[in-house]
Amino acid sequence: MTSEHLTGQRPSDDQQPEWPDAGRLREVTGRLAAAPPLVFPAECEALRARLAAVARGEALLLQGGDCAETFASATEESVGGKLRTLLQMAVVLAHGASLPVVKVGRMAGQFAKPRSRPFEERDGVRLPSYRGDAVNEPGFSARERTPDPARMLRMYETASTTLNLVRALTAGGFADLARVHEWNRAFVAGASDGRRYERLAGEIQRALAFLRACGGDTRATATAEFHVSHEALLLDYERPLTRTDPETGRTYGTSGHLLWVGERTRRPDGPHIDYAAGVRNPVAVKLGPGVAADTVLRYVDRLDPDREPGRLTFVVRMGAERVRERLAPLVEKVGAEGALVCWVCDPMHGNTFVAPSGHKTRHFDAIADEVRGFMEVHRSLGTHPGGVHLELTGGDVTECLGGSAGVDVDTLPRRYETACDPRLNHSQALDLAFLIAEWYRSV
Ligand SMILES: O=C[C@H](O)[C@H](O)COP(=O)(O)O
Ligand SMILES: C=C(OP(=O)(O)O)C(=O)O
Repeated sequence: MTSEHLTGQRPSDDQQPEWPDAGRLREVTGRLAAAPPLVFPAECEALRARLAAVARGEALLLQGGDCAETFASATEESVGGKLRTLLQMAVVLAHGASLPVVKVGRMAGQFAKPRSRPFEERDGVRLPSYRGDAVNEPGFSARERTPDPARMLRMYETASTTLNLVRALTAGGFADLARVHEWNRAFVAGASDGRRYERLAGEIQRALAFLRACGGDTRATATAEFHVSHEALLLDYERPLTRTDPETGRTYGTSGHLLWVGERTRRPDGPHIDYAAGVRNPVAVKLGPGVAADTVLRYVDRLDPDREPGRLTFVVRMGAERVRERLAPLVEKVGAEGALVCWVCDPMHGNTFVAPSGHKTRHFDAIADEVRGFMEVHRSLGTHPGGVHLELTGGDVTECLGGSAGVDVDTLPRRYETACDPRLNHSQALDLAFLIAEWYRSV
């Protein structure tokens, strides 16, 4: 380990690991630079076009997946479960808002995490914090916590496996609208307060019958279009996977379709914003409650100098208590600059607290309230609430409180499985989709 590991001093606050072996790092980045791209320019351009529709108010973005993907969770069950949850949510949202839903997974690259503290201390022993499977291991020993650049090769391989599953499942009938609706009907029938969702589910049922009566095909390919995204945090991974398309001369990050810069690394003159400015992919920036309007305008100038709808998404994560007060001035100033960006609500990261059992958690009601506040602000300004960005899983975990699954502080430890922050479980995610769908009609 370097002396920085021992002293706690870090050269910057850009959340990059201190790899202990520079030679090994060079070898790994060389191998990544020689590896095939994971995503392709035409796919990134297609997503830009879809996001342009979101920015214009003609579509919604649904972005979701694990807080931190792990190598062990790249299984058909886990990836299929997340995909299925997102597809189910998308049908409900599309019906509620009467708009197409652009589906983007927090998948196939969400393996690195920024942390509040570079070190963790237990019983007087101090070790580097777990920074995601791309960097080190969660176990609390010096070996497990020492950053290992070879893990970025496993990240690449696991992302590739995940993308293969996503592509095969979406192409193979998994996304058939009728099948997704049957899953939703089963959810409504089984949910403890499923009756409140029955009306909307019934309307979708009738819409499908009408579609069939008109000769429509529920297996329409648009249903299956799915893209992947992650935080472009680990620059030693992102840079070698950045390629110039020989056909157009444009540069793309080929690690994922949509890349975002997180709340902790969005220094306007920092390396992450610089990286995002240099690629042609659609890019997003997370905006926390402390962001200044002038800073937001700097992102617009740097990341969307040509004012192209679909290029830039702002993911707002202010917390339920602050979103109503802090969002409006930002939306107004960005609009006044002539930028048509996507505004998306992440209701997870501003609502985290630690339960008495020591588990980090979030309450469903606060999550729902932040989305509602976000929508109210946009409705009052006449702008478009462009969608949601969520941490969720297809499993039956007990990480967030509330929702129809009825997780409470006593049940929280039962299946608390996240590698970092608490995720909505399958039924909480669907509860939220039904609520948001109703609000798109009424707020
Ligand atoms: O997902 C977001 C961050 O990586 C996470 O909230 C950091 O968690 P920490 O505050 O426990 O480091
Ligand atoms: C770290 C994350 O969020 P934020 O940057 O908003 O804190 C995240 O979405 O994984």
